[in-house]
Amino acid sequence: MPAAPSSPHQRRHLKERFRGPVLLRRTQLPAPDDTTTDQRLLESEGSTDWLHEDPWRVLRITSEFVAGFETLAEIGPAVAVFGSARTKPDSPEYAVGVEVGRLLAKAGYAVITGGGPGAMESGNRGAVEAEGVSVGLGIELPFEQGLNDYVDLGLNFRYFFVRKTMFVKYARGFVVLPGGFGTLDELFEALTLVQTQKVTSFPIVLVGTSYWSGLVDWLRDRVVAEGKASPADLDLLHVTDLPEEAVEIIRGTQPAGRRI
Ligand SMILES: C/C(=C\CNc1ncnc2c1ncn2[C@@H]1O[C@H](COP(=O)(O)O)[C@@H](O)[C@H]1O)CO
Repeated sequence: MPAAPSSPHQRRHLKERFRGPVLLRRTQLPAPDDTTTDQRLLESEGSTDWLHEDPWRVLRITSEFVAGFETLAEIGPAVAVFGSARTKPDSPEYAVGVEVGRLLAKAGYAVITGGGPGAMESGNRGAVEAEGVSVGLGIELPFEQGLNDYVDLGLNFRYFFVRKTMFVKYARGFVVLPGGFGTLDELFEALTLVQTQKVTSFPIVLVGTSYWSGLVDWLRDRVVAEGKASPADLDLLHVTDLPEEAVEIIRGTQPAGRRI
């Protein structure tokens, strides 16, 4: 191992190189034929492997955050509506979603959904029918879906976690319609953020008592009963069948709702 220089004079003659802000000496020095950062930037040919490497991904992730913050910063008070991508447009659940979107828009909330089909579409449709702000935050999936026709302000994300940040940052409450894994993921993300005090007041309304009651009973009778969560953790979770009640709870005009 080369000895460390002992005097300022010796140090002046130490071979060194800067790569951007990074100082390189001794074993870290690049090979003599190494190119500079500028040379590499201006090089039009060569390997494109960098496109698939983590540093480049970080830039993509950053650009998604920037696009999300820029697009959503001025949408005003908003509520996220989650629910199954598979809800059929001719189903009663879809009709409830339309009503939820409509009432939220009439109450002055922008409606933010995942921008996809089914329950997401129903929320957007209600917002459009009430001439409100209808936002869709889509996600790139292996099977291309595109944003539903009722999204008036849409963004398509590559990364689920960036998209989730947008829901949490711009929505002041969640309405959760019947759904599957994606919906459950979004519901439990919201619950965890409340439980760990990462977000403050954040009403979560489950719409569809018969659909949600099994989960709710299990949370209360098993999870809380066995001390895996505290009763207070469930206080922000409300269950109703009525779109009007869901919106009232979000507005805070019906603070108790029907808590579990
Ligand atoms: C599976 C199908 C379409 C998928 N398209 C989606 N587009 C946008 N957002 C989606 C999609 N699928 C899931 N999500 C997100 O998860 C929630 C719904 O998931 P679930 O498993 O259907 O409950 C939803 O809130 C979205 O944010 C076509 O069948």
